Amino acid sequence: MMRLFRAALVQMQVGKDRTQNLVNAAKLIAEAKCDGAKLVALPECFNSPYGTKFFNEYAESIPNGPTCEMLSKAAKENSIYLVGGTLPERENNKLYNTCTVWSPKGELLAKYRKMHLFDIDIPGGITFKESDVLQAGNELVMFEMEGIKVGLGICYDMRFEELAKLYRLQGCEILIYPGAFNMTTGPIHWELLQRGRALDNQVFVFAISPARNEQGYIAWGHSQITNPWGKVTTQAGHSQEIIYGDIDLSECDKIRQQIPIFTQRRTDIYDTVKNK
Ligand SMILES: O=C(O)CCC(=O)C(=O)O
Repeated sequence: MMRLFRAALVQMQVGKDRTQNLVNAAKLIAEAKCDGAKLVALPECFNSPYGTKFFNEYAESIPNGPTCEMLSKAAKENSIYLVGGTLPERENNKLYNTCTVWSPKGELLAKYRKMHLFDIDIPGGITFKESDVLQAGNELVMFEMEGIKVGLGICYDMRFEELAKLYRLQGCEILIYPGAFNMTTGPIHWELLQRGRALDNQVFVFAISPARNEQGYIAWGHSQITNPWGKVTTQAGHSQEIIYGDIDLSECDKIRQQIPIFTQRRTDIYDTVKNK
């Protein structure tokens, strides 16, 4: 069972030209592989600008569109596990914000649809309503990478501790959230939420943002790797860059043994349960 590996989070610049986005992603994935990454992860909406007015235009079916073709090929050519950020997905005339995961052979390993849609209203800050155009997913999705269980969430999902806890209860050691926070909530919540999810669940948390752009939805950036102690071990700035983490899963074993909160939970009094 693999316990040590290098992860790469690709904080890429995303623009309006889909082909250019795919070319840029493929180039950065190959660079991450050259630098020794075994797992490479892309940001939320890496093939299209982020915004409700763009989802319909950029939506593709999975796994048959150009974005999935690029992802499958890149995973195979580089022989890596590839968390393909998210793309707007169309199925039966419905749209979803969906994360795909690809094996080193280029096979689709997992597909997760954002479960908590980003509907918030902060006067003078940010108003966003994904539910105007998107449907929510209804399923937790994990994948296995050579014996390591990884749970998937997307951006706003990281605000929901229950989702993270259910993944931990199912044996996950890593949670991955492609995400694109903004200039209002990013500075105050992005790092803290990930540290919270990591420490509460004694897991690694990887969160991958697009690089900051000049117009439209301005992404916060600051892609981040947090260890099971809640420590931020690597954080990006806001421009295009790849950040790397040499992940040692014995950190999960250590904290789980030394601070055994999961055997100390008062499940006679409370619990987090999956209803469906
Ligand atoms: O929760 C937030 O503040 C930002 C969430 C977000 O940008 C998203 O879900 O795409």
